[in-house]
Amino acid sequence: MRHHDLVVIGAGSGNAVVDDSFADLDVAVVEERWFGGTCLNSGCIPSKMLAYTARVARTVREAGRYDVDAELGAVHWRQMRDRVFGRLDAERDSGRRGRAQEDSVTVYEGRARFVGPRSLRIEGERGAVDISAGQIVVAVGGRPLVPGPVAESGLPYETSDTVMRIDAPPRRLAILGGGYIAAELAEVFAGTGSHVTVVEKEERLLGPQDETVAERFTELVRSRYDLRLGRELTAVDGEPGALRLTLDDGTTVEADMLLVAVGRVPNSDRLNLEAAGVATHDDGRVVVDRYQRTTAEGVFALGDVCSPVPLKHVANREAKVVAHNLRHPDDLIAADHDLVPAAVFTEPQIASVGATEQDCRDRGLDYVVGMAGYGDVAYGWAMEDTTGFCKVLAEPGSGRLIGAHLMGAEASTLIQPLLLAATLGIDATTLAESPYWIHPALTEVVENALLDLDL
Ligand SMILES: Cc1cc2nc3c(=O)[nH]c(=O)nc-3n(C[C@H](O)[C@H](O)[C@H](O)COP(=O)(O)OP(=O)(O)OC[C@H]3O[C@@H](n4cnc5c(N)ncnc54)[C@H](O)[C@@H]3O)c2cc1C
Ligand SMILES: NC(=O)c1ccc[n+]([C@@H]2O[C@H](COP(=O)([O-])OP(=O)(O)OC[C@H]3O[C@@H](n4cnc5c(N)ncnc54)[C@H](O)[C@@H]3O)[C@@H](O)[C@H]2O)c1
Repeated sequence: MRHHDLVVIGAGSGNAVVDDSFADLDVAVVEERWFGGTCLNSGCIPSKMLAYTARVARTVREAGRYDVDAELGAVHWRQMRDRVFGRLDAERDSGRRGRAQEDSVTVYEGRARFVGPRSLRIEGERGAVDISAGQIVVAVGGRPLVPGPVAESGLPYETSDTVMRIDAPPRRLAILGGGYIAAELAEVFAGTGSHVTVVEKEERLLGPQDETVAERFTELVRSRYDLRLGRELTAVDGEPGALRLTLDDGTTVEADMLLVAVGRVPNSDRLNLEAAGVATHDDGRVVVDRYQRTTAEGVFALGDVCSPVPLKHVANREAKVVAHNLRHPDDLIAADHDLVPAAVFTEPQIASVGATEQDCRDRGLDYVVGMAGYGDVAYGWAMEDTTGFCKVLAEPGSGRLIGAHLMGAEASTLIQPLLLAATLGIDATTLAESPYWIHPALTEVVENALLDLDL
């Protein structure tokens, strides 16, 4: 059995662990499907590249608001898809080639599972191979959850793993779930002309967002999509290309294609973790301490397989923590999940950090709210914006920022000063009054929300 100093299972964020500082070690990277993982191949990056095209198309459609006479001819799905994946597949292949060419790294293509403490069997197209390791990093990510009525129907369905690579957009797309993926991909497919129906079991889309954001976003897209809120799917029937979804109130949805987007599950169940002594939470996430160590000696984990916040910037941060801790067992650093920002790349964008207003109420926190509209600042006038807003939550007296939530153009960028202040302990008054805020930039909406706080 070949022995390596270090084995990384999963070449998504796990691949980033192995930098030049490991060149003196015998390292192996095991990947069963695609280098670059979810983010590069079926997640963050392709969805944003497609969403950007949808945004360009929307700009043309809405050009009349700015007295510009423009007409949208067509969105060429196939060209767009090939442009996006032509670039990303090349990145994936060059990432894989680069790794395989490194003298100190062995790349195994296949699915790994534990056969004992720090011992693995890798099964791939060329058969099975057993290896052992001094240290192991589990970075196997997660996969889309597929609910019973869909799986049991035997009828075709898409997930985020497949839907962005299809040959042609459907005329009628039904999306099960109203979270991140549904919100972003509804925009993409509606932008290409699909009629989109969203079936969500809660009463609002993007339910975990701050209540003002979730409410206003749901109202905003009500005219774009057929929303079936507070509804669960009970059955799928019909035939491929002509599906009928039956909901729990007896109503039906006719669709050519079904996209399932009801959350993701960690891939821990495929690793035979009992053999390694690696414990999991009830939801399948691998148990890690603040140093990303699992319950088994010499085994670390990072990313969606263990993280409380399954986002790429979190997986990247955890990869840095693991890389350090593998090399410095006597000087461990901790991963910090306190103030993790997130953005939804819809039209309009949504961005958030820290507590929501409903969190503050539930936790009995003393808080004040500052609100400002894009329509109240000069750049918002230029944009003819009537819906965008910034909402900040702060502790009365101290002005400590507890949470910030934006919905509107470039929200994913505008959140950054608020995130910096919250992370670095800069209070709301200092943030509003110390730095200059460029006039008439959109950042004035953040300044105004801070000034609106009654501290
Ligand atoms: C549609 C979509 C859009 C997203 N958009 C964003 C976004 O805009 N911003 C953001 O922050 N996050 C986004 N995310 C989440 C983000 O993609 C994930 O948080 C991130 O990619 C997780 O990285 P990871 O390394 O933990 O897992 P992955 O990237 O999934 O990597 C795990 C790798 O392990 C491999 N693997 C699994 N099991 C085995 C095994 N047994 N043996 C060998 N290899 C194995 C897999 O093939 C995969 O390559 C999005 C996700 C989706 C699905
Ligand atoms: N911009 C981003 O950062 C981004 C984009 C896409 C995905 N992601 C990541 O991927 C993860 C998965 O995304 P997602 O959209 O699949 O999950 P999600 O958790 O964001 O949303 C799932 C939604 O499906 C609903 N739901 C669950 N079961 C249902 C059922 N049976 N019928 C109807 N509705 C049901 C839930 O109430 C929820 O609103 C996200 O949690 C996020 O971590 C991030």
